[in-house]
Parts: sequence; structure tokens; C-alpha cells
Amino acid sequence: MRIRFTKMQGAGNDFVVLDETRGPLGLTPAQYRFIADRHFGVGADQVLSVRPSPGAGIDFEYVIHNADGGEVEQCGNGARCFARFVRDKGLAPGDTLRVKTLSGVIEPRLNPDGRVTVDMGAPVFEPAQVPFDTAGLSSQADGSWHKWHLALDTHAGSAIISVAILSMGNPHAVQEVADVDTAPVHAQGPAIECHPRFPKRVNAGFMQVVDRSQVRLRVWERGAGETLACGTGACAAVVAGIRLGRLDRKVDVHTRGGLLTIEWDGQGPVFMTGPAVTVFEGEMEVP
Ligand SMILES: N[C@H](CCC[C@H](N)C(=O)O)C(=O)O
Repeated sequence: MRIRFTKMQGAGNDFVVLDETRGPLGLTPAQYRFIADRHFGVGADQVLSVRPSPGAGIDFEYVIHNADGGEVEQCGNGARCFARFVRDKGLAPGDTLRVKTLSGVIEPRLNPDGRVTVDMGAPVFEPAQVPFDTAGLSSQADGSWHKWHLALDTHAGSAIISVAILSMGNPHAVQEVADVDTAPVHAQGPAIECHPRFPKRVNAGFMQVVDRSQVRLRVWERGAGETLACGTGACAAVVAGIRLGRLDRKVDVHTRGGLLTIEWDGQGPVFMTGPAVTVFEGEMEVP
């Protein structure tokens, strides 16, 4: 099958965007993996599909597949690129869109400065809805919230970590570290991602609090490994930091790929602002 694609990135989190507004391509998980492969395909952290509105009051459907070929509920950096894509292709009805994802409707808005702000919806804290199995697990109070103690078996030995658990439509486990540059992202990330207490696996965040309005963040993403930035991971980290009493309501998140700004007033939706860039267009054969 020959497909046209657009390569995009948001703070270094990179995507292949497929225009399926004239009909689905019907790709398989293996074909998504091929497209995302950095040697045999285009290369991307996720593959994003732009599909027609599923109903009244919604502009588009937004479908997300990780590099491992699995479909997932949400992708924040991808949402900004989605909005830039439909604007540049003349498909957007206006500056603000209503876009349906597996985890609900989000609202990207194209700003005059070229950045994109997305209403990412409200975080979910009920463990069963993350989902996260707490049976027999201990937790410790921290600020107005608590962290769960997770036992990890890594190639570097066993460890007990304390993580904040929440969902931004997709699951996140966030831990505080003293320095992201020396954090055990590649030692612990895979063990956290595939920990048996996460039936749908999880994205593993490593957050260094710089001050009450700045953090540094690295994320080992479910289905993609460490990415240069993770939009939902930035939202989850800031929400966790606010609930733990470490952060104020507007926070700059410094990732290896660039700056994301997250705002949350302690309830309701989380707002994420950041870049969205088209890198190149192309065509390829997908076996
Ligand atoms: N790996 C994530 C999906 C992409 C999230 C990330 N790229 C973002 O910008 O939110 C998951 O499996 O839930």
C-alpha cells in the first residue's frame, strides 16, 4: 500500500500524521510499527490519524498509535500537531477545534504566536480508572495527596520507588528525582511501564522540581520508550506536583525537546501550551 504522510514534532516528540478524512487506510498494528520504525520506516514516537467527525459538535476524530503499534487513549504533543495539520491543510473550521479521542473530547486552540493550547480535560485519580491495582499496597501521605510504594525488579537490581498515580486519559506514574540528568530513566522505565499492577501498562515520569513554577521532566513512554517530551506526561507531572503541594497553578516544564507550559487550578481541565512543527511531507510503501 502506498501512503502519503506528514512528519511533525511537538517539543521533539515526533509523529507521522496520516490524513484519513476521505476514508480509513485500514492499517494493522504491524503496519503502524513499520511506519514508526526509525530504520525501515519514516520513524516516529506515535502515528496520528486524522479522521472525519463522528458526530454533531465534534470536528474530527483523533486516533493515536504508539511506535509499538498499540492504539492508545491520548497524546498531548500530538494534539497540538493535529491542530496545526488540519489548519495547514485547510481542513480546520476555525482556531479552536473539538476533537474526539478514545479518552474523550479535547479542545486544541491555535494561538497567534504559533503555539497551540489544548484543553486536555480533567485528571482522574481513582486508581481503578487509571487503571492501577492497589490490592495490598502501601502508600504514604505527602502534602494533600499520597504516593504508592512500588517494588521494582530491574537489570540494575531491585528498588522500592514512591510514585504518584493518575490518568490524563492515559495512565501515568510520576516520581520526584533530584536531577533528571542522572535519573534511572532507562533502568527503571521499562520495569515501571510493564509493572503487573498496571493492567494496561503505564507511562513513567521522572520529575525534578526546580522551583514552584518550573520543573524538568523526562518520561519513559508506554509503547515508545524515552521520548524527548511527553505532553500528557507533563500534565500528569504538574498535576501531581500541585496536589503534593510542590507547585503553583502555572508551571513551565523543561523537557529534553523543548518547553511546555501547563496550567491547572486544582480541579477541572488541565491546559497545555507548546509548539507544533511540520518537518516534511512524503510518500512511502507500507508492506
Ligand atoms: N505513550 C503514550 C501515548 C503518547 C503520549 C505522549 N506522546 C504525549 O505527548 O502525551 C501512552 O501510551 O499513553
